[in-house]
Amino acid sequence: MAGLKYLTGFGSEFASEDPRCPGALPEGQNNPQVCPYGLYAEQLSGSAFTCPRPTNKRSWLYRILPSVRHKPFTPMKCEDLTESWNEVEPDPNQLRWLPFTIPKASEKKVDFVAGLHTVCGAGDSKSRNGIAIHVYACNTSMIDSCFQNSDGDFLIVPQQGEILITTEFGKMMVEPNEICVIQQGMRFTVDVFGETRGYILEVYGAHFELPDLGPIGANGLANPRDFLVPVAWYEDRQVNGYTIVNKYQGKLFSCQQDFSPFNVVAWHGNYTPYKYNLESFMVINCVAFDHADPSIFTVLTAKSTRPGVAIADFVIFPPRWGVADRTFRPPYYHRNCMSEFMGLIKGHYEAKEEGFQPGGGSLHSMMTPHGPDAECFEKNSTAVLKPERVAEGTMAFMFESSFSMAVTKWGLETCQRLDKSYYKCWEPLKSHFNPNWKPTNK
Ligand SMILES: O=C(O)Cc1cc(O)ccc1O
Ligand SMILES: [Fe+2]
Repeated sequence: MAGLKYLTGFGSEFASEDPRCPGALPEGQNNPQVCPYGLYAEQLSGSAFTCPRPTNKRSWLYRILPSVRHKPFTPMKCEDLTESWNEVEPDPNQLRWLPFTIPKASEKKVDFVAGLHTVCGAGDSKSRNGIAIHVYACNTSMIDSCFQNSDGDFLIVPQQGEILITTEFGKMMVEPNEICVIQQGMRFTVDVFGETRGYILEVYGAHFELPDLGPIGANGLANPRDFLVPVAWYEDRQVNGYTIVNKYQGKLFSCQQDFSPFNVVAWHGNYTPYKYNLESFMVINCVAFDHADPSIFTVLTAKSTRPGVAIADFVIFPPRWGVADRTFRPPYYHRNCMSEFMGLIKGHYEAKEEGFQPGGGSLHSMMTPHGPDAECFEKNSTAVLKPERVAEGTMAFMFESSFSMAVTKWGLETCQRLDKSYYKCWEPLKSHFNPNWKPTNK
């Protein structure tokens, strides 16, 4: 759907009216006795009323009918979506998944919600602290149904197929190499245009922020002006049974209403969905020696209450120049007090040219050793160090979390995509130790 318009900025105070109804936004107040065009005013709160200004989030929606006009919610089947982190025994091994299977439309029609599968996670939506990592794999658009996540925010990373997301705030087209964030409680429906797959990072109890830049200065990494927010769009559509699917305390519920929820004629506020093109990322990298930690590639962070510790960071490994002198340039060998889930949107990841495929994933859990495969080590220990493009045509990413994540039964068993031979990529690593080694005079 070409030609969609967007507002720009990150977390700004936005205002938008569907052009069919000029003046739909009340002037000078939020709650007129009677709203323009006979609309209902509804506030969507994304923070406690009392949060300090920098973290206070809310939007006002002016809609044809308020969301409350619906039949009661009843439980529905969750399929592979879960928040049960004790389904299987813990597994500290390095895990790698082959590309997650996308169902064929000719065999089974699967929409975005039916195609959600939880891979791993930790914490608890009830106590408002935790994360979940899901993949979605689908082939059919959602029809007369929408999704609302009452538990947390979704950061959606399309890997195959663009998705048209209609929200209460308007429409966004999100293509692979773009990401979008649908924050807690925002209703949306997903149209797809073929076999479609992607990754989702869900955080409970925190919203995504741009990372602080510290000594980098006022500009760089993901710049606020590159975030795009939809413009108001409404439909006044009576429907014989519109379904609202609500993820609440890790379980799915549905209810019926007889009108489209995308009936917001105008809205204003700082609590909105948004999208971002990963190509806009201003990459910073080492220009002298040594390998910088991947935190330099943080796009968005969901902070915990511990200073400097994230519930989850969204980190990318974009195309860039590698110029470090006298340096082993690929990622170092590593054991981390954080958990690292990685996915690949396209191309090859520098630490593993083979085996890690687009649409697949890997999990290096807390303190589980990992790093370049043997081939990468040998090649880069002897490479002539000239300036080189790294990760050309590639986009790998990492969801890095301070939570020690459990893998679900689906992730370990049902999906049948676990690559049991992953550990073998490190087996050829051999000792180069030479006790008679002497420094060379350079
Ligand atoms: O494990 C990984 O591949 C991610 C990673 C990349 C990097 O450049 C440095 C550390 C790190 O954990
Ligand atoms: Fe790592």
